Amino acid sequence: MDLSLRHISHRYDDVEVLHDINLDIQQGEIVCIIGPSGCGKSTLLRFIGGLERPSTGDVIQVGDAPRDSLNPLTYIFQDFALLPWRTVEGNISLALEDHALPAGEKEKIIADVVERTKLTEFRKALPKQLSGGMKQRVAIARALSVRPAVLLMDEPLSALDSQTRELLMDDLIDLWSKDPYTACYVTHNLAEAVRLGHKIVVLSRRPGKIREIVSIDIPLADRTRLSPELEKIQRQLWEMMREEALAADMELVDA
Ligand SMILES: Nc1ncnc2c1ncn2[C@@H]1O[C@H](COP(=O)(O)OP(=O)(O)OP(=O)(O)O)[C@@H](O)[C@H]1O
Repeated sequence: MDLSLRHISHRYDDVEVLHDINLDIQQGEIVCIIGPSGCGKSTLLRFIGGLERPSTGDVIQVGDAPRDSLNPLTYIFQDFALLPWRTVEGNISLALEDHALPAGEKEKIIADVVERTKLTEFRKALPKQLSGGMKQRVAIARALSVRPAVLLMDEPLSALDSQTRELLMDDLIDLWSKDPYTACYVTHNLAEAVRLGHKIVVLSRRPGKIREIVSIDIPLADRTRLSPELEKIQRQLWEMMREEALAADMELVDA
């Protein structure tokens, strides 16, 4: 299933937040959305996930979600959103409880996703026993368990320290390499965008408009942290955003 965003504009009262966003998200690609604070990245993601509707424009689903998808549009948030009294497998099973699954299917799905996210040994652990990185792995496993057509990730790594972020990026790349998923990934972090994005959508400051879409055709598995090519793209992105990021920062200070 692809997604097609057509002429999305939005106002909150008299403030125009997004202006005429047109974007295609194709099956199997990771699309990163970057832009200065307050430019409407999370708002756009909420429209894509159907949590809110834009003032004008549409998010069109092109083609069908996979037949076995239990939740075609699935979020992963920055704060992990785990229930503290449930174990790792209990948190994952939460996403499956509203679905009538054949006998044994839930167990099979959980075994598969904990294995893919390297959590097999931690199935019985409680969130308080886990590091931030492990908690986010649980959130990723939970999201994968419903076999989403598109993963919607809102700053999924920004609560983590830089080393853990690197490890989780490796995991996201590894998961994609084994079974390519489709994702829309909102981030402030340009290094994450160039490591993970097949396409990077640069939004301008309020109202958020698409300033540029940068495609990177280096295979994800070949993108190393210190690659000069990625560093160059990252610098170009920063040049594009620098003044607007500064202006957004000043606006927050003045508020
Ligand atoms: N429910 C709402 N009601 C009114 N204004 C809102 C609402 N949600 C967001 N906004 C405003 O819309 C603008 C865009 O917000 P949004 O959170 O989408 O931006 P963002 O680019 O994700 O920001 P950040 O990078 O700081 O997370 C901001 O000015 C915000 O204050």
